[in-house]
Amino acid sequence: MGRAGEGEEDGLPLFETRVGKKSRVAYRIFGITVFIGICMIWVYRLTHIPTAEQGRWAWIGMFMAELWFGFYWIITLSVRLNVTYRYPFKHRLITRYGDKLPAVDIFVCTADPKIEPPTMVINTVLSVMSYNYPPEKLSIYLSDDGGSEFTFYALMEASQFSKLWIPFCKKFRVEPRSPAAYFSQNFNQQNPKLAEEWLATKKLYEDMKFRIEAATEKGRLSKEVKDQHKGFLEWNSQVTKQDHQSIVQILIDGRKPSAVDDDGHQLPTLVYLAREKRPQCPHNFKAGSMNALIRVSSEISNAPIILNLDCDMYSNDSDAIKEALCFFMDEKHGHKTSYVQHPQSYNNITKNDIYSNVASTTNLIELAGIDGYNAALYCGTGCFHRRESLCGLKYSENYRGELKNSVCDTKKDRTVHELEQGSKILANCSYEKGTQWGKEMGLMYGCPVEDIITGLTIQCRGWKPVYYYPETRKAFLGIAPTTLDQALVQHKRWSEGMFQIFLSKYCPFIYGHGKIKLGAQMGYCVYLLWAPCSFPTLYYVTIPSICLLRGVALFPEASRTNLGLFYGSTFALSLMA
Ligand SMILES: O=c1ccn([C@@H]2O[C@H](COP(=O)(O)OP(=O)(O)O[C@H]3O[C@H](CO)[C@@H](O)[C@H](O)[C@H]3O)[C@@H](O)[C@H]2O)c(=O)[nH]1
Ligand SMILES: [Mn+2]
Repeated sequence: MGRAGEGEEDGLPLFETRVGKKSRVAYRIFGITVFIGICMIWVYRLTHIPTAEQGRWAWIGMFMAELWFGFYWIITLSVRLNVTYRYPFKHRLITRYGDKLPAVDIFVCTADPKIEPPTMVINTVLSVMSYNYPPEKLSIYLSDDGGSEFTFYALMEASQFSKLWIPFCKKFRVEPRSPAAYFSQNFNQQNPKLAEEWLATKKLYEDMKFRIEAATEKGRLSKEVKDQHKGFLEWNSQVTKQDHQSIVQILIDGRKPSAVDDDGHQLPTLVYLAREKRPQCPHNFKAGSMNALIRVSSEISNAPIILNLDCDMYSNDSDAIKEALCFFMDEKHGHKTSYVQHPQSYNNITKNDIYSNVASTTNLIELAGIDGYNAALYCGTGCFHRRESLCGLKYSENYRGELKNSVCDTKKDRTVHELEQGSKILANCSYEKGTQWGKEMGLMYGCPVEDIITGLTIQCRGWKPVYYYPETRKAFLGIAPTTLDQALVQHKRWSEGMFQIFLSKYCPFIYGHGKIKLGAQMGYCVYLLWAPCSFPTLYYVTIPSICLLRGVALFPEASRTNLGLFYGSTFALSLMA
């Protein structure tokens, strides 16, 4: 990429915000016509309530359902009118900040070695270790809520494998940098050097995968394996998933001159964490693990930017950190940015996508529409945070938000042992007692969708988060539910959790009143009101069919002109979706 003259580039912004096509005047006019149609349906229902007993209640029920659909349509319209897209300029960032980029801490969460196999977890870890970013500024933390020695073993294997994987990725500009995803692609390279190294690296990856899977299957680790690292001493017969002490092991200490890859380049820091779990102590699920990660990382590397990922979501673009930093480091607006959220995209979409995991309306329109009101939702993964805003800082006009050129200078003089001991205390159950963790600091507790509620509170403290949908290459790819029971469990948890927020004191119309724009409050409710939408929908799909069988008319007769209204409005609504 040609470097433009530095003087010329100086004053230019690091990102741009453009209004989406659909926000144009024609779309507004279209919206108004649909609204008129909806009002006419309401009027028709009200003025034609049957006087006879038969069908009266069914009619009123239809009216209620249509009232709800109309109301819900209005709140969805609020986000459709304001769709905006963001465009970062990473080359300007590199020209301007080159070697002054901030340190970044990356959190990966896992909770169960059976559901989330250790090989999948380390693929995510390896993909983020090999980011196209100065490795001395990267620290990767794996939080293992399963407290499993197999996950620890897999991470130890990954720390060894990274020594050749990172140079391989950088030399051949490999994408994506998750070995499993990369090796599953068709390989048709003419470059003989790459072909040779490709084969050798693939073989080593597969050997490692085999060792990990064999150990997991066997259900125990051999003595030779356990002798390789002092960390295994933490596991004894008393350690179970629900009951164990804090375990913190720094597998790679990025400060050490000996922590280098096969090409002699520095390696990123790599830390394993299993926070303390006791049966009598609530662990607060993922929110609890994220808060332990925030504290432990502040002890070890304390980077001002945090990337948070689920273990099933690997990095698909090695430049994603630089792109996200454009939103934080822009001289004019960057200091207001609390987090940069990417859409949730998946790499296991089936042909017919029967559970609608692609969610293109959500990702391309609704989330971008809420962002138009500076209120991007936090979705729990694929999100870059400013540490300060995540820890509860309120935005103020005087806030400068400089992202220091930090390479954890303050911790230079502390040994690995001291850092591990210090971190363990921070990951203890008792640490949070009587503190603001889970309330004002870190992720919020007590809600099944800790991400949405945490994002809302951050915005209400004055920050302006960003939603970024990269046009060319998706930054992260995850694994979507592929069976009915998985999809049902996930949707039930989401809709229940979100409705719970609506009914609590955090309802955006109350909590967000005067703090975030009305459009943003309505935008939140598109999701928070998912659950109650099921009642009118159920009503609408069952009652008219029953009434039809009994000969009760709920719709105007075909000869009447207003029949067109029903079909017309339905057609227009589907067009807008
Ligand atoms: O006690 C727990 C439970 C879960 N997790 C991790 O949290 C992530 C998400 O959990 P999962 O069970 O996979 O839930 P999903 O429904 O797939 O998660 C989506 O929805 C959640 C709630 O909104 C968000 O937190 C997630 O980021 C988002 O991907 C996974 O990496 C888990 O390993 C923990 O670390 N500790
Ligand atoms: Mn998941």
